[in-house]
Amino acid sequence: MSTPHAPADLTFSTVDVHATEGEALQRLHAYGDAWSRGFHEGSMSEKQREAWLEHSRADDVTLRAAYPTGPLVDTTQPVGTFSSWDGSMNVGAERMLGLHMITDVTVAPTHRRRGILSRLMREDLTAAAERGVPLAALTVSEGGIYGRFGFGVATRRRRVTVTARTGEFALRHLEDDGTLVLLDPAAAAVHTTAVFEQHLARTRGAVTRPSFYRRLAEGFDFESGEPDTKLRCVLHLDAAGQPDGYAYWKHAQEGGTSRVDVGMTQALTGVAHLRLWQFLTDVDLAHEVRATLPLEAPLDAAVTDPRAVRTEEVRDMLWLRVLDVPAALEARPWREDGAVVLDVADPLGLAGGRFRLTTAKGVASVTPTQDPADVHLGVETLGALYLGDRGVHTHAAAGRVTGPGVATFAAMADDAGPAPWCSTGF
Ligand SMILES: CC(=O)SCCNC(=O)CCNC(=O)[C@H](O)C(C)(C)COP(=O)(O)OP(=O)(O)OC[C@H]1O[C@@H](n2cnc3c(N)ncnc32)[C@H](O)[C@@H]1OP(=O)(O)O
Repeated sequence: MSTPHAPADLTFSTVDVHATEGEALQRLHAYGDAWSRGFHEGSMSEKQREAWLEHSRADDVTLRAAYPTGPLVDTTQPVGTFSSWDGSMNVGAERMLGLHMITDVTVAPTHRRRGILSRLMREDLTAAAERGVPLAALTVSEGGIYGRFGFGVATRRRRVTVTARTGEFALRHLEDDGTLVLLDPAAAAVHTTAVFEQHLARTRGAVTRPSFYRRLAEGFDFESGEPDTKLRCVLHLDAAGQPDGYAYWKHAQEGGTSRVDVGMTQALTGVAHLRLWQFLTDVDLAHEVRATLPLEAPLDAAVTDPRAVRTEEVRDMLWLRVLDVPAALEARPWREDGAVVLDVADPLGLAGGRFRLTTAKGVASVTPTQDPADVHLGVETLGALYLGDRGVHTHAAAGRVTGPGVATFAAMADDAGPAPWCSTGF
């Protein structure tokens, strides 16, 4: 870290997310405008601000800001913003673990590359570690920013285009005793939220949704600050009439192509997933369907023509940072029994050290040790390995995991649970 301390012409403080009047409320509004401008969105409309305040207060978000000093500057307008709150994550074997969630990280163009992000990040992660939160996470605008702070790519996601032209899309087999219901988002939200909660409880890598997802589930469009009147929700009900899958979608026209754009979607069973896809590819006046899926989905194996599902892009989704090595490693599932001493390097000095990791029957015990290390890795790589997306061997081949214990560590850590999937951006 070449810029651990920000320059002296700045002041740093937190903004009260629960402020309702006076100067404190003005500071809160200024913070909202600052991060919105930081993403080149302009200042917030009244409706956008109202929605932002509502969900930020519901999550009790901590707002960290940097303010400029000096002649001609408006000292009430932040030049750096950094928002965070505590949620949780499914780390595998249906276990939930505390997760510090970070968003709205911006620095004004006048003040970039002077160490403001570094300072806010250090403060925030230190506070989370001191509170005993074992993991931190974010989803990012650019891939080159967060590795230096110890975040690694823990889950990935895939954008697909699926053909919906007559005769080009067919499923090998689908028997379904369930039914589909088409609803407006406002009516669907209570059901889709219940399905998501079940998905969260059973899916490795899934994280608690920030409160703004309540509005999203109701069809609110944060860009316009209005409900998205084109958005529909198709709900799948099982044979007993219980919702077990959904897809939010809308029709879109671009050039000569008509398509269905799928937003949030989740299915608790393969049958629900396939039935939803059959529906989406059957919508009239659409030639293709665009959606975001896990790296592997039942759909890939179910189509008669594998080229009917075209992967357009695979990208990082959740970036994970370990803050407490024993708590994090003891919570996740393990495959083979074994023992290794890990030497974890942490550039921020929050979680590093040497740890004896012993696994038996899928469960780990982790204790600090001074014994010689079998495996060396950075905390960024530990975050990348944590949910089992890319394995130890792949990181070792990239030179990111070294030492005589690599093969043992890989046998213990890799393929210890299903591939992780996080569909929640924040
Ligand atoms: C979780 C989220 O909210 S993701 C959204 C991130 N924000 C954005 O994309 C909005 C536009 N960008 C910005 O506001 C700013 O450029 C930020 C927040 C990304 C960086 O803030 P800065 O205060 O300039 O970062 P800071 O000066 O602390 O830089 C720390 C290090 O990161 C590097 N860095 C900063 N931004 C980037 C970047 N976009 N790409 C690659 N490296 C970067 C710096 O060069 C520096 O490297 P060094 O330690 O080797 O010297």
